[in-house]
Amino acid sequence: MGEHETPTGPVKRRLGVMGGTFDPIHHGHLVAASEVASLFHLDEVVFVPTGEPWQKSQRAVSPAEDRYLMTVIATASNPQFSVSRIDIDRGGPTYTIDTLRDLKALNDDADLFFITGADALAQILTWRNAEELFSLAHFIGVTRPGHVLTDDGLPEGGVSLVEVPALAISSTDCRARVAEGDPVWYLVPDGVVRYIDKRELYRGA
Ligand SMILES: Nc1ncnc2c1ncn2[C@@H]1O[C@H](COP(=O)(O)OP(=O)(O)OP(=O)(O)O)[C@@H](O)[C@H]1O
Ligand SMILES: O=C(O)c1ccc[n+]([C@@H]2O[C@H](COP(=O)([O-])O)[C@@H](O)[C@H]2O)c1
Repeated sequence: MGEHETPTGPVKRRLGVMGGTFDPIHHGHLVAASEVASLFHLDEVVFVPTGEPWQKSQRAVSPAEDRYLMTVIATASNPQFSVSRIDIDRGGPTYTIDTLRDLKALNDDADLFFITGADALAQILTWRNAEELFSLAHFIGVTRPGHVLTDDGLPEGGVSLVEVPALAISSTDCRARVAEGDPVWYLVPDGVVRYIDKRELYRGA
């Protein structure tokens, strides 16, 4: 029996999935992913920027390429973190059911762990094919300041709730700060501050 096998077969890789619009990515996202990776012994966390986030259609979302590049910049220094273009390249509105089906097909040696903040978890029953989501991945809901973390109404055993270091940061607040000319240093990674400046993002937000 090889090093990566058990009496019942090969040990599966544990792949975390952090989906988000990341407009921009901030330290709240990064701390949540890092903490869950440690608590759940994940081998890797793949960040998946949305293509078209259909539940955010009430506001203009920045171009997918800018959100993708900011996510790459923010995660580049962590060997456990990677970024996937699958939701961007699929085109059309992004549904997590497609994200998970595609990631399963690409990683048939892995168990998937989908990471969501308390606010996103509270909306999950409004997502497309909500019931099927839980057969494709284990969901991990993380605490987020200003939101109640609960698994009410969600399938038993399908969700774990965990406390992560509280960072009261949101992309909405980061965009508003840039629009007002206020700093976002230390709310987002340094390279993301520079990228926002270079591309003149959020100036008129
Ligand atoms: N500060 C935070 N702490 C924990 N989880 C977070 C935090 N910020 C975002 N998340 C989670 O990260 C995922 C992606 O979030 P998203 O990209 O929508 O960021 P956001 O800050 O909520 O953006 P916006 O303010 O534009 O709605 C969601 O599951 C969300 O709940
Ligand atoms: O599948 C859906 O219908 C669905 C609806 C809203 C949000 N999501 C996913 O939830 C994650 C966080 O989304 P957001 O919009 O809060 O950045 C991201 O991976 C989205 O694709 C998924």
